[in-house]
Amino acid sequence: LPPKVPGWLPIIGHLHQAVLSRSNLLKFVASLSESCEKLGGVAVFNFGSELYYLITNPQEAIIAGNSCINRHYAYDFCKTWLGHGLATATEETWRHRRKLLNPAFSLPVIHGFLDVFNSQAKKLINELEPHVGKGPFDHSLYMKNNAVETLCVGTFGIKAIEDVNFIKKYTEAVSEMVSILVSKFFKFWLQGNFICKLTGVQDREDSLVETMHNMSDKVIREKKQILKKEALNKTDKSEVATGIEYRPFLDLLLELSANGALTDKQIREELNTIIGTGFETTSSQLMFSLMLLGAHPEVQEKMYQELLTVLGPDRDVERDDLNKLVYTNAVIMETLRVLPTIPCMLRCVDKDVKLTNYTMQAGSYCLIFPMMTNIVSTWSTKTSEFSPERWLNGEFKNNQEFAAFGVGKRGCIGRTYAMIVLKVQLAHFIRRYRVKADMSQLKLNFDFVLKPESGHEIRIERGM
Ligand code: HEM
Repeated sequence: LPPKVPGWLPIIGHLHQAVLSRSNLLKFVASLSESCEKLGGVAVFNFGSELYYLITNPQEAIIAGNSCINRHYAYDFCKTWLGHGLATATEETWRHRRKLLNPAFSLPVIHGFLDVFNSQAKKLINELEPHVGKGPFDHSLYMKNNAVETLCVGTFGIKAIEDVNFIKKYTEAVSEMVSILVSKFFKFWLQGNFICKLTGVQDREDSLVETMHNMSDKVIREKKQILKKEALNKTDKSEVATGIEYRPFLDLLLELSANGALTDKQIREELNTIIGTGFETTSSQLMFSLMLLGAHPEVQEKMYQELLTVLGPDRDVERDDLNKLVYTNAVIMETLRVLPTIPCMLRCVDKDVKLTNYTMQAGSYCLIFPMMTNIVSTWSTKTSEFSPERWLNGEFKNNQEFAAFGVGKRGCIGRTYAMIVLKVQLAHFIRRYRVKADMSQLKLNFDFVLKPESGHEIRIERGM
């Protein structure tokens, strides 16, 4: 076995440390990562009788990520909502679905979303206008709502959400569902059916799941009818008639499953998975980028100059601009490096897996977290680590060791979506406003996702 992290006790292993740290999971995971680093990048931890391999070494992380495909049972909490969608599926289902879904997340498809991304980015900055020059404010709710809305439009299509209540109701349901899942995960007494029912949490969860499922089902039904009509009358191309050149995920999934590859229920699972996995990740990452830019005026100025040169003062971002925004890309990569929203991957070890010096035993679990060390150093030194230039001078490369979007075969399918939506949001934001932030006040929270908990307020002033 690799070395144990300090603090092991007979029978309970390190369980006491986990229980004592339950109110501050980030601190706990960070301390595990520090111990693991000191012990050479691979270590073990016991949660009672459960054995966990901890991996911070990037090369070992790739081996583990490629060999351990099944996710930890903690993800089962999400199954009432996401079913056997891509994020929660077990290996066999996952292999089939991932192959089927990959084309829906390809670069040309995401390029088709640019109109949606541009209009959503402009909507966001217009909503923030009342805060100009008015001092610090909490921007998190604006970011979250905008991210869910963008994903809903990209997933269900414009027509489905022309009804403004649809988006509002769905957004609220998603946010509440995420907080219920998080409390179920951390409050062990809510994990038993009896107490969960007694406290009303179960009823609320069931009702939210029913709402979201009914809403998705309705859109799927309506879309199928539209597509049937279009097939009968080939000149009636409703989306094209509105001048919008994009294909929402729903259309793509219906097309990909035309020969019965996915049932309506499975399509619904995937649509909910896209929204569930995409919204907090993109909104938190955007918040982190704005805070880091706000704390580094010289970086913000350099990015602003690039945006002006490539896009001018207010033009939308087009497909050909994306590769020209080199410094903006480096800012996003550096934000992902120092504050990645998903720094840990928790997987099952189903068969013996050979690492360089150790073999992980079947029947155990592994916590893969090579990015955690960056958070720890950014967190303790606050901001001195942030330098987009590293991505331009070759110090860092966007290769398979860079784990912000996961490592191995089961990495993030939404990576291209995330990179492009962040670029478009920042391009509109930084050309309209000068942002200021104080990173020294930032307190981080970590449940399923790393996010700002307090001290994340920003100030915005009229442009440069
Ligand atoms: C900056 C934003 C994002 C970050 C940092 C991020 C990060 C990650 C990471 C690290 C994983 C792997 C988790 C693991 O192996 O346990 C993952 C998986 C996943 N992500 Fe993302 N993600 C982001 C945005 C998105 C978006 C926008 C979508 C959807 C449009 C998305 C959909 C997914 C899905 C479906 C999975 C599961 C993939 C599978 O199991 O095959 N993500 N993400």
